[in-house]
Amino acid sequence: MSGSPDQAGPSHVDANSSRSVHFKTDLLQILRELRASGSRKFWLALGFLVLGGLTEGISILALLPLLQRLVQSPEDAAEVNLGVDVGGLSFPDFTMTLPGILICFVGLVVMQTLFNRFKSVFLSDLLYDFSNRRRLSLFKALGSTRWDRITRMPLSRVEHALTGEIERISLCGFCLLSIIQSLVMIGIYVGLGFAASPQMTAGMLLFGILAAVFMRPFRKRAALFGQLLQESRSSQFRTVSDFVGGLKGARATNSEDAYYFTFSDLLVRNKADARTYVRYEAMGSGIFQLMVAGGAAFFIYASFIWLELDFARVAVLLVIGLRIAPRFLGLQGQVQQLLIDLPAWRYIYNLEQSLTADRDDSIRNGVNVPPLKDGIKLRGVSYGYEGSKTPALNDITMQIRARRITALIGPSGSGKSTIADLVTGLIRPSQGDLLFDGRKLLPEEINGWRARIAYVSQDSFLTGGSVRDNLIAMTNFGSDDRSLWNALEQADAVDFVSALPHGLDTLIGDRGVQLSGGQRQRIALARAFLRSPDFLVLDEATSALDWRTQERISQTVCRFAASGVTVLIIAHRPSMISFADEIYALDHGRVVEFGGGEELLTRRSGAFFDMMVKENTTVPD
Ligand SMILES: Nc1ncnc2c1ncn2[C@@H]1O[C@H](COP(=O)(O)OP(=O)(O)OP(=O)(O)O)[C@@H](O)[C@H]1O
Repeated sequence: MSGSPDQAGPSHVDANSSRSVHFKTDLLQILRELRASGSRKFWLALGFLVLGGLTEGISILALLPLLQRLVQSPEDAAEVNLGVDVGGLSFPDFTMTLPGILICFVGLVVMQTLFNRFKSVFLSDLLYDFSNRRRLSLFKALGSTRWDRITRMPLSRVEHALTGEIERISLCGFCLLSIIQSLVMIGIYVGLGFAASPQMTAGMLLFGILAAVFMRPFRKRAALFGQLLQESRSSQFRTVSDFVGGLKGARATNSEDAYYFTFSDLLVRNKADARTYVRYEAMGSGIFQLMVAGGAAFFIYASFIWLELDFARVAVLLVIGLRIAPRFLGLQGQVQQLLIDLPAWRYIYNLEQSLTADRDDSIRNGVNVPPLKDGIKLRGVSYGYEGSKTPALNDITMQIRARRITALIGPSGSGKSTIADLVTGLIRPSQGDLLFDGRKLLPEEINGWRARIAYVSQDSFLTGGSVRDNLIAMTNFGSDDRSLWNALEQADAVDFVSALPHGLDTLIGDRGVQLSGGQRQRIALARAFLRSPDFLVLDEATSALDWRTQERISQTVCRFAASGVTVLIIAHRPSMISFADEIYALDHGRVVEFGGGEELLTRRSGAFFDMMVKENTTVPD
């Protein structure tokens, strides 16, 4: 593992050596990733960029010999010999008419425009492929990371990486390609310059290198700004996501201002950082331009006075110099921009690495698992969450019999959901055995086992979109209306869905915000029923329902069990589970009581009876 995403924080900004190592590794990784679309595409993109640079203003250059001739002898304008010899660079003898030259000029402009269009589309494709590949592999990494790892990480970080920082990755790729283009262009111009005057060109090159060294503090500043920018964007995203996620609570408690102040404070700091950087950067560009102007004056003086070069040679050197100088300036800008965006690359790369390092191997190579025959057994199972002092489950022995209803009850934090996570294969026991039909599942079977499960949690997660979209998400069914209505019927949701303005096709807002809590739960239940599971897990899935609706759901659950489905119900309320075949009462991660509903109610000193009384449920005399 190459480190956590947190390692990209400002505390590391001063670590020069590690930064330069990171810098090189990052560049190599970006290059490798750019080439992942195919080496041919990569080299073509570079070729197009260099060609684009070389042909910049080529149409104007085509007119130069013509203008030179016109100035020297205007009467020869009807037919012009394009052969020239300027400062050591010669064009061969070639005669053309004036209209011919002008048509060529327009033709060149057309070709250049077409080429630029093609080049832009090609580059855009390459860069999209580049950033999309990272986006998809991060997405995939999240989907295949071990569940216990996911529960420990702030998911807003992944969301931010996938939706915000990823855009900066594209910029990293583009900057790196542009840097290579600038270096190649500088190389070409230096080569041409050597043909005109080796001493002067060597001098220019030396001057460029000195200027690059001089600009080092400005590049360091860019790297620092990049880190600050990344931190600030991440904090902004977290604040917005907290605010949006808890908007109702914030509005109801009048605490929008607290979010507003935090957010505006972040924006002010962000602006201050940007302003400091822009000032510094503008000063750097100014100094660089002054250096170029001073250097040009010095070169002209040295060419004429010390080296006594003729005017034509000096003119060529000047033209070359004037093309190299902006390249140097551009190079400096590109490197700075790359340094600003590089933290985004490192952030995403580290995040993906750390997710991949905790990959749940069972997610790959899914092997089909037969339906349960006997059931699931937990034998002396303990489970401790990482970092927790006390285990969530302590030496649990219990059985979930096939085609029966098993219920877990107990106070909050007693370990009920942890058992559900174990039997659905999301986590593995720290100690003890978890046996499916008498044997442990092989890692590659867990995926196949999950395909047989329908799980409704207390959060009843819905997506945006319509009722139909939510029902068919996570099922292998098409949009066969009859099965959808049938599932809704089983979840006692027909009445309210029929009353929605567009029935099944009514949009229910982000995460079903336009429905009541109980309606959301019923859609989630219908979605689970639609899956035709072999193993149905309801974890507080009816907590928001009134007793009458709950009773109808209980009847559905009993019908499911009668038709061969194994059911695990988790509830706080004893009334929701009294119909279960077996009930396990948990407390502090241990089974404190076990038996059938009727049987437990007769134990007047038992935990289950105690819970029923506290819930004010009518108990038999
Ligand atoms: N991701 C986690 N990281 C650390 N500890 C956890 C995590 N999830 C649960 N726990 C702890 O494990 C214990 C059992 O939690 P669990 O969610 O299984 O209880 P529960 O009986 O389902 O509670 P509730 O009825 O409130 O949902 C609790 O003490 C809880 O704090």
